[in-house]
Amino acid sequence: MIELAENRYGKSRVRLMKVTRHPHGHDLHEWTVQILLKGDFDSAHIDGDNSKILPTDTMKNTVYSIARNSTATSMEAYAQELTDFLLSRNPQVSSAAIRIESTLWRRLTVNGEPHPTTFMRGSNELQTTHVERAQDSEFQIHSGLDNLVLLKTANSGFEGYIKDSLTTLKETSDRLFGTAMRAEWHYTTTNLDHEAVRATIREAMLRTFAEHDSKSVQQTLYAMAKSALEATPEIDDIEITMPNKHCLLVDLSRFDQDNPNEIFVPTDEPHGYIEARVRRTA
Ligand SMILES: O=c1[nH]c(=O)c2[nH]c(=O)[nH]c2[nH]1
Repeated sequence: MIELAENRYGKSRVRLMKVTRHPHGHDLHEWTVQILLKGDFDSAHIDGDNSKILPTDTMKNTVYSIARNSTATSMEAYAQELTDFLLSRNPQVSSAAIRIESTLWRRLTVNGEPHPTTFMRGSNELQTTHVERAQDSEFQIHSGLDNLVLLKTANSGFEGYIKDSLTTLKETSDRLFGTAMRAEWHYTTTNLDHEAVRATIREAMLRTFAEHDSKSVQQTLYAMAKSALEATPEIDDIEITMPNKHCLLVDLSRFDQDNPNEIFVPTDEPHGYIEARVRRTA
């Protein structure tokens, strides 16, 4: 016997730029949206019957149409509107999941003043959200960030690890610690100022990264997650991924030169990969 075990479908990488026009200037958002639907689509897979299939092209159009009328001030609120719209019009859909990545645009400063209608791309950091709801159920909202590139040049070491016949790594009490972190946290409530909470979480994690006396990526990652949970009662769970982007000390002794931790070669591959989920228990 063969059966269709699971399926879902939707539209990915729908790119949207929204300009909100105020008398004093404009706001700019660039979002990349993914919609994934689960539901009663067995007949499409098994019999080729598309009568319960909302075309993914229509989903793409829905992204733009809802954005046109939306007054949402956060991508979390917009994603909830989009989810409600899709579920209310499509009884064959049992649950909808929306993922949005927001690109960083900063207002340009001209003559020391923020310019009302000109923007500059920030870093490649992304702000993210994942909003999911089943018919007649509550929203589950996870938000986060991705590709937040950080480096600390002091207060990082790695010592006391296992040494066996294959160990070549030298212990160090002073190394560079570089990463491109990803984090995703879960909100316990839907009724909150997502932008403000996001700013608090991001700031808490960055402060801890800077101030932490790191014995390993693992220890710093845990400290960052803990500080995010302590700073924000609105979240109960956070997952952080931190590649360890090694910066290797260059051996200058070949040229009769010393190298007191000043000249490094940054490497992307291979890199360490450290991940943990930290949650509130009470
Ligand atoms: O912070 C670190 N954690 C590790 O698990 C590890 N492994 C390694 O080679 N270097 C490091 N650094």
